[in-house]
Amino acid sequence: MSLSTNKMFYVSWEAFHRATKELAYQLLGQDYNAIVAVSRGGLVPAAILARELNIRVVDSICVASYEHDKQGSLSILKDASLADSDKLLIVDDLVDTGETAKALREHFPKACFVTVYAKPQGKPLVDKYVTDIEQDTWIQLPWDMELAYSKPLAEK
Ligand SMILES: O=P(O)(O)OC[C@H]1O[C@H](OP(=O)(O)OP(=O)(O)O)[C@H](O)[C@@H]1O
Ligand SMILES: Nc1nc2[nH]cnc2c(=O)[nH]1
Ligand SMILES: [Mg+2]
Repeated sequence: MSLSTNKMFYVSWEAFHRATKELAYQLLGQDYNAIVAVSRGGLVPAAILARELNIRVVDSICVASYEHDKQGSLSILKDASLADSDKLLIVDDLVDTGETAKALREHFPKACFVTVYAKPQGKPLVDKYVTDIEQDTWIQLPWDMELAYSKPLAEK
């Protein structure tokens, strides 16, 4: 999905925090002891999950995707130092086409892969997520937005 769509789903900081806490509730009591955040989008939910689940070992994997490549290839710029394990949570903000999730699942086959938002194409690749978003909708995340003046309806 590219930003060329005009269907938008705007997410405030509060809404993102609330949805990520809902994800934490779903994971509570499941004995995960470490988190790998998928940078950059996964860094914010990873911090919230680490706090809520009292997980103190937090690592990152830094990736970049190349959209001009029709295979949707993913390059690992920096790997995590934590080994794959069934007690490891891999955290990203969202899954869209599923290309990022597919590559990460191959990289961490035993770990649990979670996101806050999921679109239909990527959904089968995620172990847990909170909110369904339509495939043709662009999710505008709070760190990509700023407050702005809005004209009164009568003046529009
Ligand atoms: O399911 P996919 O189609 O692979 O898309 C999902 C990925 O896209 C976004 O990251 P992006 O590559 O935009 O980079 P960023 O996290 O550094 O902002 C998002 O954070 C996911 O990691
Ligand atoms: N912010 C944002 N990044 C994405 N990367 C892939 N899909 C999306 C999306 O819907 N929103
Ligand atoms: Mg990302």
